[in-house]
Amino acid sequence: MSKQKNNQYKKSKKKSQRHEKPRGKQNRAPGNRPEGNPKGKNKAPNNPKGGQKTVTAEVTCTGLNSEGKGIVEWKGQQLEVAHLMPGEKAEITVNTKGRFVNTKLKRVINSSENRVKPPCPYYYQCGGCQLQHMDEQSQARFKQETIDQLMKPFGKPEPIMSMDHPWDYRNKSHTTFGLNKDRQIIGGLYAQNTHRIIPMDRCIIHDPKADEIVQTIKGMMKSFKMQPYNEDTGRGFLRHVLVKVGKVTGEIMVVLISASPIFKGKNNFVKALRDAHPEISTILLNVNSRDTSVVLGNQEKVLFGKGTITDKLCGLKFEISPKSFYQINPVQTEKLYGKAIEMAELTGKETVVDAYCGIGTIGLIASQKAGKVIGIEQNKDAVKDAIRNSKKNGVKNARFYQGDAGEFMVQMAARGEKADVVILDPPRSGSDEAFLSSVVKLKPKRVVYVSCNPETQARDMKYLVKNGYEVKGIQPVDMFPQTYHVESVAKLVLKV
Ligand SMILES: C[S@@+](CC[C@H](N)C(=O)[O-])C[C@H]1O[C@@H](n2cnc3c(N)ncnc32)[C@H](O)[C@@H]1O
Repeated sequence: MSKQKNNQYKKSKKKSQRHEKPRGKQNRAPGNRPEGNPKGKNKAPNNPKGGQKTVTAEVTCTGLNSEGKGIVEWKGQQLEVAHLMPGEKAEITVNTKGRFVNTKLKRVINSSENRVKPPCPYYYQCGGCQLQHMDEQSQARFKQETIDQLMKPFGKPEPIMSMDHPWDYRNKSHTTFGLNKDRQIIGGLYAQNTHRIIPMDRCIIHDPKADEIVQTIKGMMKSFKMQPYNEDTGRGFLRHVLVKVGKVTGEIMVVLISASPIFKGKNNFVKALRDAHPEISTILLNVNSRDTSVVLGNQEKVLFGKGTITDKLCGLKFEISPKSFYQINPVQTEKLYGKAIEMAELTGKETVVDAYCGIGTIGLIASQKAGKVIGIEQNKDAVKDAIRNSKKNGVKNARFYQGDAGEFMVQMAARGEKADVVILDPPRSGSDEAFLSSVVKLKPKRVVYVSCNPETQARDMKYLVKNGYEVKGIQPVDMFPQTYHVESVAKLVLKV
């Protein structure tokens, strides 16, 4: 591997460590809030000295970038304009500041026949969804073209698996609280790339029950004289509310994230919340006193229930802790996992590595058709969940370990251990050189690569292809409808 590549993988690893921090301004996951992605900013090479200038321009959209933004030509430059569709003619504002150009859609002059009215009233302010102005076919086409382009070196991907009802799907939401200029309590999501709260009572990709509970909490804050936390002054109590919903079981977890462990009127608050929502299974207090955009802190206290919820996926039960990763769209997850297991071609004898295994979902599902499963995951809480889940489902042939997947694989390779199938599902930053080079040493017959970022997936697949593997199938799955994000699972087979 070249030095340059080496560095690329080193960088990836750092990012992967950051990735698992709960979401904040700097660290947002697909389908909820936008990522502060520099790709969204256009560069203005003709204005190196700075100064700010805003002009109006008439442009025609020639295509979409990887974030679903329209691409236009303006004064010899290629610019990106959010909410613009291919073929559309539009009036935009172009704001040049220093080396960067910001664009804004003012008016669509010739509208695409695939343009629809975004059903969410906050769509243009929020930025958490990027494709609501496109009909379902156009969203699917955009995602298909994105994945086809990225995977071109490896063959033609299958048609994307879309979602029948692409709304209400998120089983996890977090809401931030603050005061508006009239000092009224507001709750909502941050506007794109800011810490400005957009007050909203409903996000139409969230589970509706989760939003209902958040509205109740907002109302209760007033009656309990509970102040929202103010990032600037450091005063106030409640920072965020995280809600996780078991879509199949109906179990609900509410995590109140506060700036201080001193929760006045705690028992009455919990009682009032449970009275209003008897469907809540567990309530926790998470204390985050740090000046940070990371949502969850390290201190956690169960106020009611057992502190976890259980959901069902692919016929198995999974217990989930507040900080553990669990796929946010379980309907599409069943399709994704089904495809991953099919690609693993298990016969009952194989040793399977489930790398970046979270709470053990893929590994435990695979264990039913494998000889044994070895799961590796960095997040301690998730590993505890995975071990518990193994017992809960009566699985006897799976073991889960806590640690860095790359280091674990290096050790496996050094000990000369055997793996027939490696399934990996890394964070958005992808895997790293330590992991991939150990896969090459271990020589599993099949590698099944699940990814929520096909860009890093394609990078890592290139490495595996260079080192003895060939790609035998790629399946995109729409796990995050209304957003530009796309999930993909690929099968790689060791060349003989
Ligand atoms: C996309 S999630 C996949 C989890 C699981 N496979 C699933 O489908 O629910 C990625 C997981 O990788 C874990 N992770 C991140 N970096 C890691 C690393 N360097 N080594 C091991 N696990 C890591 C995260 O904590 C997270 O649980």
